[in-house]
Amino acid sequence: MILVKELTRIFEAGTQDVLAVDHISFEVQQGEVYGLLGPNGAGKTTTLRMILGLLKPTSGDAEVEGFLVSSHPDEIKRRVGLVSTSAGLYQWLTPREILSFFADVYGVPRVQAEDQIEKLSRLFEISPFLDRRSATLSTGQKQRINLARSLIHDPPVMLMDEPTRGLDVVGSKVIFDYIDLLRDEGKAVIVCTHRLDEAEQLCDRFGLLHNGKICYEGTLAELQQCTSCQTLTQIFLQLLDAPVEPAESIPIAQREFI
Ligand SMILES: Nc1ncnc2c1ncn2[C@@H]1O[C@H](COP(=O)(O)OP(=O)(O)OP(=O)(O)O)[C@@H](O)[C@H]1O
Repeated sequence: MILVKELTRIFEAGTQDVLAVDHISFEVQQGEVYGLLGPNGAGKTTTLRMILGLLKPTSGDAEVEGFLVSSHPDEIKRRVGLVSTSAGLYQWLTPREILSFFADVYGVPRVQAEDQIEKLSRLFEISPFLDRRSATLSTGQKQRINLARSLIHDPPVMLMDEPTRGLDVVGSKVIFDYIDLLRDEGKAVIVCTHRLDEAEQLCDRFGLLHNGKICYEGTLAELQQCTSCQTLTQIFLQLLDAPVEPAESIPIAQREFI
C-alpha cells in the first residue's frame, strides 16, 4: 500500500523557485492500479521520485507498506520497482548480465534470480536478445529490459512512468497484461501516462494533476459524475480549461525548506 501525505517539492530555478508538487495526498491500496495523470510539467515524475526516495520532499512524506520514505529509504527501495523510460542500460552488458547485476544489488539469492530472469524473459519475450550487447537493442527491446529490471526483486509496489513509451502494439499489450497480473497478485501500482485511452482501460482510480495539485480524484464513474464528461480525454481537457492558478513561482526570499 502507498500513502502520500501532503507531499510538496519546490525546485530552485534561478531567481524564482518552482512549486512543482503542492501538498498532494492520495493512497493506493494493494491490488489497485492508480493513474497519476496530468499535462507536461504537472509534477508526475517529481511525485514518483519523491515516493521512491530519489528526491527529498520540501515537506510532506510518503509511506510504502508501512515504511516512511523519510526514515526508511532503504526499506522503500527494496519494496518498490520503478519503470522509467529515462533509465539507461549499461551498453556493454547483455540484458542477462544487467538483470543478474540488479538481482545481486537487491540481494535476491542466485537460484531465485535465475528463476525470476526465466519468468520475466518469457513474460516480456526478451529471450531472443537476452545475450546480446544492450547497445545493439532497439528502443522497444530496451524498454522491455528496463521493465524486467524493475521487477527482478518482485516488489509489492510498482511505479510506472510512461511504461508503454516506445513500444509497438504488441509490446504495449504485454505491458497491459502484466499490469493486470500485478493487480491480480495484489500489488499497488501507480501509472503515469499521456495515453489517456490506455489509462482508461488500465487504471481503477485516477488522480488528475495540474500545476502540482490534484484537481480531480476518483474512479472513471466518479470523474464522469463530477465533470459531466464521458471520456478521460474530455475530463482532462476540461481540467486544462479550468481557471487554475499557474504554477507558482516563489521569490527566493520567501522559500521555506524543511
Ligand atoms: N531539477 C529540476 N529543477 C527545476 N525545475 C524542475 C526540476 N525537475 C522538474 N522541474 C519542474 O517541475 C515541474 C514538474 O516537472 P515533472 O517532471 O514532475 O512534470 P511531469 O508531470 O512529469 O511532466 P512530463 O509529463 O512532461 O514528463 C516542471 O515545471 C519542471 O520544469
